Amino acid sequence: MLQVAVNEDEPVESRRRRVAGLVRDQAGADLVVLPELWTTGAFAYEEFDGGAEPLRGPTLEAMAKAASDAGVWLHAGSVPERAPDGTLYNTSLVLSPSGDLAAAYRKIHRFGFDKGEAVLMGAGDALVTVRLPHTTLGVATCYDLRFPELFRGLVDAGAETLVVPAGWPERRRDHWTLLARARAVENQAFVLACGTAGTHAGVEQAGHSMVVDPWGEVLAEAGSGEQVLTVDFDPTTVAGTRERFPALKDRVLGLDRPRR
Ligand SMILES: NC(=O)CCC(=O)C(=O)O
Repeated sequence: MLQVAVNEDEPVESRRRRVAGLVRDQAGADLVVLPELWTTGAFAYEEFDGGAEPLRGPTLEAMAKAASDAGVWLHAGSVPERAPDGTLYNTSLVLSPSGDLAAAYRKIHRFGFDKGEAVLMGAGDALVTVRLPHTTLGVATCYDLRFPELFRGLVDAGAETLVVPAGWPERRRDHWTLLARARAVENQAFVLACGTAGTHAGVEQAGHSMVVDPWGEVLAEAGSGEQVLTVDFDPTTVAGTRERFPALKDRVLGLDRPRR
């Protein structure tokens, strides 16, 4: 995972080049993951409009080239996408080792309550999973981490590895680490939670990207600065965990409304 520092003093184009270089350096990895809105910064609301790009824009182009140069699967984090009708979305991109767009996920839960992303961007309305050679990814973005039903939907769709790019603030770091572990334990899945470092729009970022296993153990955790976090894990252990401790099988469905 590449915990990218997002600071205003670095022009977006330079950061894009720098991140492409970091991706290329990961040749030999199976999967590389980038954070949320690492071009503009997740809290730089004034930059969303100017920094928006079409789905197949400069970030996808640069990351597709980097993924194919390195021969890796790349979850390229998210970009502010401008859809053909003009609506902005917070859209995550998953690229194959040949640089093809394997999946795009528009963030469903927008952050900001009645301002920021929540008013500037449209909401996605579709869950996205991606089949990789060794695992099925379920993708979610940042604030989505607070909504367990989204993750359960991904698990029901076959996800074994839940990938969460984020731009999570330092002041709520405890929630980030707690929720990443909770989503892993309750879904008996790996969680790859990749945040940003640095400070933008006056919001210090938490960093502390984590890889959590299906038992809730933290396999690796970054510090608060820019960092490459490299982890070896075996995604086939998900099936064993779910068999040995079959909590997912004990679900009682249909409890979403009180009975009268
Ligand atoms: N970019 C985000 O979604 C921020 C989420 C956040 O700060 C929180 O849930 O707390």
